[in-house]
Amino acid sequence: MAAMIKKIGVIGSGQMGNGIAHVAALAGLDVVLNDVSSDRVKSAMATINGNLSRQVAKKIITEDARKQALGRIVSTETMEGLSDCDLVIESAVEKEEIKRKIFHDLCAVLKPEAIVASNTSSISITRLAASTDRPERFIGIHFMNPVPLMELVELIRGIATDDATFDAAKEFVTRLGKQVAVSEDFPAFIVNRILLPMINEAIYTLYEGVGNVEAIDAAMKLGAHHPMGPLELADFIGLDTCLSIMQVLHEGLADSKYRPCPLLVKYVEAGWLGRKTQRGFYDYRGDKPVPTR
Ligand SMILES: CC(=O)CC(=O)SCCNC(=O)CCNC(=O)[C@H](O)C(C)(C)COP(=O)(O)OP(=O)(O)OC[C@H]1O[C@@H](n2cnc3c(N)ncnc32)[C@H](O)[C@@H]1OP(=O)(O)O
Ligand SMILES: NC(=O)C1=CN([C@@H]2O[C@H](COP(=O)(O)OP(=O)(O)OC[C@H]3O[C@@H](n4cnc5c(N)ncnc54)[C@H](OP(=O)(O)O)[C@@H]3O)[C@@H](O)[C@H]2O)C=CC1
Repeated sequence: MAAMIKKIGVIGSGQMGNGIAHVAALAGLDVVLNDVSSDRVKSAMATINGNLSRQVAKKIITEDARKQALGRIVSTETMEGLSDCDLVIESAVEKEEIKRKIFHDLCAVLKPEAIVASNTSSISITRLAASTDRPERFIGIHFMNPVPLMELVELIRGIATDDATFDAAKEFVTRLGKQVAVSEDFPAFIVNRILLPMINEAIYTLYEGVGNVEAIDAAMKLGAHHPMGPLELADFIGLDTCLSIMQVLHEGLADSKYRPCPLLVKYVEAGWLGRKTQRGFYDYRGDKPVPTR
């Protein structure tokens, strides 16, 4: 069944979209990468090339594999450019109305037998599927950041997702060399249901003055052996994405324990979204990151 997936489309060429394009092209799939502007896609292609080159330098892949992978990725700014893909993975911003609009425009031109997936971190797959013309061929394929390095991909079936779609998605993920964890369709699935409340709590710890940025991150890196401190990780994920996930948890589970920290809201309102805007809990504009609190 999964042999049918030869060509994939990726919508949104940010940090996750370019990572998905990178691993799929390395695995031998043809990739069409879509974003709203040509500048965005150009910068994504440069990032992919940089990350592939690092893998060559570390002897993880060969120079030939880098060239071949790059040659398999084409870019498009239109939905028509995705029309003959076997699988399209949406990885645009974590905003339900934007994703719905993308699925509406995509399904109008995409071949009927193609599978549509979302890389959403938190939003109901059943609800997103219901906004398409093919809920039975819709699934959550949730990659982890950074995509080329993280082993896990969560698969989330919506209420209508059929077995053929699930099997094809599982085979696709396995072909990329990733491990699958199956999650039921509840807010933020498994990883983010556990990880994001921890990050939100770290932000409350900062907000309440229990520790400063450096102390909180050092505490969790050295005291709990986390590879990144929670505030460093929040900046890495993107504070807008962190806030959206907490909002989905708060609204979807109606429990005050998921209340987004007001300090997180303030950073997002300031446009301090973390690494992608060069400022978040750290300021990345200098030689090394400097805590902002
Ligand atoms: C929000 C969601 O919906 C779900 C999520 O994804 S939640 C986030 C999940 N991810 C995490 O928790 C990540 C936690 N952090 C880590 O595991 C590690 O810090 C890490 C794997 C990111 C980096 O590991 P590290 O040992 O510190 O290595 P580091 O020296 O920074 O990088 C090692 C190599 O990784 C690669 N790498 C690092 N960042 C990368 C990136 N963003 N993209 C691609 N490759 C990257 C590079 O090849 C790098 O090699 P160089 O040293 O030559 O540059
Ligand atoms: N960050 C993370 O750690 C993880 C994120 N995710 C999920 O992946 C998705 C993407 O996140 P991430 O890559 O971090 O976000 P980024 O902000 O890095 O990238 C999002 C990209 O989508 C583009 N975009 C916005 N609207 C559209 C549109 N209508 N059509 C096409 N492209 C569009 C943005 O362009 P512009 O900037 O010009 O608006 C941007 O290039 C989200 O759903 C997120 O929750 C999943 C796992 C981990």
